[in-house]
Amino acid sequence: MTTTDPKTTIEPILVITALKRSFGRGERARPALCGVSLSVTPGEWVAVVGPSGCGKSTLLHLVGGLDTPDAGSIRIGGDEVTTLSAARRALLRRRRVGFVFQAYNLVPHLNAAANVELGLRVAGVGRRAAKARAAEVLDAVGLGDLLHALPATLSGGQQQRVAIARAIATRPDLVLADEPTGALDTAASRRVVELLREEHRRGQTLIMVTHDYAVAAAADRVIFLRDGQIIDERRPAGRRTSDASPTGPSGALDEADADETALHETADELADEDGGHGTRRAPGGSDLNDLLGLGSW
Ligand SMILES: Nc1ncnc2c1ncn2[C@@H]1O[C@H](COP(=O)(O)OP(=O)(O)OP(=O)(O)O)[C@@H](O)[C@H]1O
Repeated sequence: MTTTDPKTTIEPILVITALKRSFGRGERARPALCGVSLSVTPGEWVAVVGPSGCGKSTLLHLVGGLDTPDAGSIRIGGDEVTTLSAARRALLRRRRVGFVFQAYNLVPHLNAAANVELGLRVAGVGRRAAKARAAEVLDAVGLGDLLHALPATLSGGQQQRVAIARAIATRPDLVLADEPTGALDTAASRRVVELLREEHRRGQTLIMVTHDYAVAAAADRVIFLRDGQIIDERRPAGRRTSDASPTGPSGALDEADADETALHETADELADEDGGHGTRRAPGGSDLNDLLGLGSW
């Protein structure tokens, strides 16, 4: 019988087991994920690659609680995500998961600092602490002198750095990045990858979907998805799974209020604190949850 030294055993932060998701009904049902299993260690950086339509975004959305699977299990830090109520899933998204999207999803009428503060405030951080943390994180991503800039006045690379700052500000268990460099030119893409690399060095667990193998090569581990299944897994040369711990506590899921109006009120407060720059509501009636990548609450 073999024994394992408990000191050397690292509990995975994410365990996905036999995950299935189909879209459409009856004869039109098309499987997007056909039994995906994956385990991610705290501090690990995993890239998911594969052809268009192979299920990459579906996987990320399920992990982040934006969608629910037909079968299978997702455990984040020991908590089963798939059976959580809608309210608890909302809390999970706010407190334990940070999203970064190709389209940045910044709130257009809030400046850079307020966009980051918004993520902190909805995660339950007080006003002063959120302000201080937003400034700190934006400084860390190289935008310390653009705190008051509205998204429209920033370059694509700068907007993505604000989105990354927002995602990492709460020190989530997981940062989920869906094509974070997809809309960027090569130079801006390189800077964003460097920024993710710095966060990874600090111990942040990252799961990143990308089409770009050069970007994937920065990760500890690359998962190859095809037709909804993991077909291969590689560790780019010279990399190994990090044994770093997450940067901080994520906050347990509790009974806190998961009311959508709180999010809008917080956004409005932040707009007011910004001195009324820009318009108060997103043009075209964009939904704040979509902008934040939080889905329906
Ligand atoms: N909401 C949805 N309704 C219907 N079909 C969907 C939905 N979301 C995804 N699909 C389908 O599921 C499959 C996987 O889609 P998914 O977006 O996960 O792929 P992907 O690998 O991320 O693709 P891409 O690289 O083009 O973004 C595709 O066939 C897609 O059309």
